Amino acid sequence: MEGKILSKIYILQRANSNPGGDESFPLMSDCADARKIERQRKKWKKLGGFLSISVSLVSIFALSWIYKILNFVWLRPRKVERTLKQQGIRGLTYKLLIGNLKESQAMIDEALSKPINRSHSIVTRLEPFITELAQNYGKVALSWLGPYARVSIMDPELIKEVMLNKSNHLEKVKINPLIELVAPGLALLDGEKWAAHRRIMNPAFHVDKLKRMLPAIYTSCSTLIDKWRNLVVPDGSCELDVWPELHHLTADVISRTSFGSSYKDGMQIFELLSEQARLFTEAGQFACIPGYRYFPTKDNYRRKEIDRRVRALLKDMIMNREKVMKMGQTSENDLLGLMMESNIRDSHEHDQALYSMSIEDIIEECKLFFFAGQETTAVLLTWTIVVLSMHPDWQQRAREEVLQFIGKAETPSINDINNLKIVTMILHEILRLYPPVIFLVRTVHKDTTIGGFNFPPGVVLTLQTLHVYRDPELWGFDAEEFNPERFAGGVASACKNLGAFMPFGFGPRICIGQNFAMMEAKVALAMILRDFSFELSPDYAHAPRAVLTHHPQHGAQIILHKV
Ligand code: HEM
Repeated sequence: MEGKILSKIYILQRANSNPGGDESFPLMSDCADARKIERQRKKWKKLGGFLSISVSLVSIFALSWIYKILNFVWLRPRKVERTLKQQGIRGLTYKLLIGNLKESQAMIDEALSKPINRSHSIVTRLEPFITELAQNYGKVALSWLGPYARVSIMDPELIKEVMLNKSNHLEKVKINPLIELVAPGLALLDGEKWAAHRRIMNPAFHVDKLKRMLPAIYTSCSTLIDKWRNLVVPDGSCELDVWPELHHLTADVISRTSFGSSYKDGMQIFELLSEQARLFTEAGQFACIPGYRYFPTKDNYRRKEIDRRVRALLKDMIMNREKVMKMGQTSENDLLGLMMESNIRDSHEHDQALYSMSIEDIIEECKLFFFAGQETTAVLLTWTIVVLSMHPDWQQRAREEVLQFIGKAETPSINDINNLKIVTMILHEILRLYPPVIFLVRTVHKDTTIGGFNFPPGVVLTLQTLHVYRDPELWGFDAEEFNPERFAGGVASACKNLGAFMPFGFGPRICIGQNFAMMEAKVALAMILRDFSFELSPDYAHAPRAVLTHHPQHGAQIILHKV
């Protein structure tokens, strides 16, 4: 090849050295060759240029990725740390990539290794790391969720400001992507899509709709009461774990009221979502490490499998409802019906101005409501039964009230339910001491000023409501005690500061199911109280733990007596 090129260069030189030579001489073909060579030379030059540009581009690309990674795991966190500390926010120093995940998880594991005595001082068990952080650095303290700065806030004024912030610079949490597998949809959406979904779903929870849901709630409660009556028949009492029982109850209620089915129909979905929530908790905060969910682990494989199955089951449920609606039958007017109407309206293109939910959107929302609609209320009812077992005086007061206002009525009216003041006080006190949601999270996505602090993008704000609800400065010397009396004058008089008690959240993102959950809890508690008295079983181990919501780690074993 080289020789060929050299001989061609020789011919070219000859052609150049004999510009006026005999034209018939083979130099003619020499010229053609020369042009060919020149073209080839240009081609090689071009290729060389192209290669060197490619190498430069690849290097720039690689360097920019190296810089991005370096920035993500080190430069940015250090810069954020300086910015926050300069403003007087005290806390822990950043550690490369994992931040404080390791020590936080170790403290949680240690706390969960043993139950506590039967008191309401549960905060150290539930959140040992945050408790120590607050003791060392105060009510606004910095720690690290992997490479993300976490500012834990226990000051009710700041919490209120965060919840009412209208800048659109605060978003729902996106730090731990595994949450999308359990509670996606409305709970994680932001901006216009959130507003549109909320508009479609709000009517399902209006007061007049709630009234119409009462019969379905009675049906579910009666099924539970009948089952318990049969259990106590032989000797007037029996021992049982109310934790799974109350889960079945609330699952049945949400299935009947929102999806037009029953617990039995949705059982597989509930069980799969519970397993997904457990896997979420087991991953711990390590799931905040970018790419964690793509690691080829057994748990990650299982997570994907569960999600695939839940989606398939929900899709079947949605398609069945669609068939019914397309056959001209009116929708049930429940939550699923409202979402489906928005979807069908779109496919008929009746009104383009109205937002419509895609089938994918509906699946995500169903996933959320199947989970949030049963889990939180089951938690509230379970802790209520446990705590009333510890305080038989309040149990008796509540029972007397139920017998006075509801008596033996099969289907009490909404007014009867609203008359239950002591029951309501008790539920509020349980929401304070054993809140189903123990903290709230917002992520800063654009520079935001709150309470005089400027938070740069990427900072995670955790509103540590569990701690706020126990603050003696806000709740008095008996903050750790069970004293429903404090709610006798209503929530506003129990605590003057709006940011000090928000078990259902606050502001535009307040829980959509708040009234539904309270109504369901009152009905269920009233129906249990009038038929049974209860005490803790000797087997009961007091062990609250956080599994997305607030679980009794070893169940809630009680002894039921027929009243
Ligand atoms: C005792 C029961 C319940 C408690 C303590 C509770 C608590 C909460 C809290 C604290 C939030 C706000 C989260 C935040 O701001 O980040 C919330 C939001 C939400 N809850 Fe509940 N909840 C309960 C029952 C329910 C029920 C029964 C449903 C459904 C039927 C439900 C559906 C939702 C939804 C969809 C959201 C997201 C709302 C939005 O972002 O627009 N919750 N809940």
